[in-house]
Amino acid sequence: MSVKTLDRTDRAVEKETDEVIFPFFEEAEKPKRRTLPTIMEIKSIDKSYTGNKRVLKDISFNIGKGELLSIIGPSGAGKSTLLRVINRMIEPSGGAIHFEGQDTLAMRGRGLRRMRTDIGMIFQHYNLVDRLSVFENVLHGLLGYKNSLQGIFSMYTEDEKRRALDIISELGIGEHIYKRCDELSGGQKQRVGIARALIQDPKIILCDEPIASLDPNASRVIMEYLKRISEERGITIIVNLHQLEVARKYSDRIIGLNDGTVVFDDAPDAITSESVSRIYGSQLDELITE
Ligand SMILES: Nc1ncnc2c1ncn2[C@@H]1O[C@H](COP(=O)(O)OP(=O)(O)OP(=O)(O)O)[C@@H](O)[C@H]1O
Repeated sequence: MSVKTLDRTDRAVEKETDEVIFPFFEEAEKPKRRTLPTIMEIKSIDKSYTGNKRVLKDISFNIGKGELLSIIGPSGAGKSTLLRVINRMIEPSGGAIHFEGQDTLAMRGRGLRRMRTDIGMIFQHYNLVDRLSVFENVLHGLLGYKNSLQGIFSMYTEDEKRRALDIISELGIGEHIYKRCDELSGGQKQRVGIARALIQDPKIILCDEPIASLDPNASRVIMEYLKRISEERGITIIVNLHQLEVARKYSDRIIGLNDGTVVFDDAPDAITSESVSRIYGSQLDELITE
């Protein structure tokens, strides 16, 4: 796989602290709506965990290839559940999901494993192995391609190790490659999480509150990387966010969930105060703006 280097020189400067500042962030152009071929169709998805309480209610939308789609909504709206239904970490109670035309809910065994390597994931709390190095954590992204013996003995080819090195450098954490992950800042850990997802060579990356534990500067860095990955590699990014302003700045499209229902689905600049009230309802004060 060829690895494209993200050219940060025109937009970013390195600080001594190893965090990256994007000086033109405030002046960033509004994202333009792109017309993209469909990679995934979500059809009438329902989810109830227990009893009759429906956490997701008849959710339907299509996702474009290379789209950066943000899912916003108040706490408990169903954002995490929806993300996990997409890669079948959680089974829906009804409906269908088609990924590149294939019915994911019918997938079993090898087909399901293949789908899961096509869909990477990053998490609010990174889900790294703290005592292992950045390099080892990133290589773990390849475990979905290995048999159990290769996995147990960490058997990676020279080509795989080279790819890990390239991706780690691309994410600006090359100098930390042999550090244990518990020695890194939150922003650096999240970049390891992105690198681990990228080495899978995914078509979609699901991001569950990727910046919820980060300061504003580290959050900007992570969102810039996600945006560039969607634009330059054509990888679809689906990201759950609490921050409306961040969603507006970086997304091609925003889906607003309230109580398990899609109440907004449009371009970021189509959001009005009326749609914000519809999405957040009585929990408007939950909105976090920078
Ligand atoms: N494993 C579970 N068992 C039972 N109920 C659950 C489970 N996981 C989530 N829920 C319920 O489903 C609803 C939606 O939760 P979910 O975590 O998907 O919302 P969310 O929008 O991601 O919230 P937050 O922003 O607080 O993370 C909530 O009422 C929650 O209590």
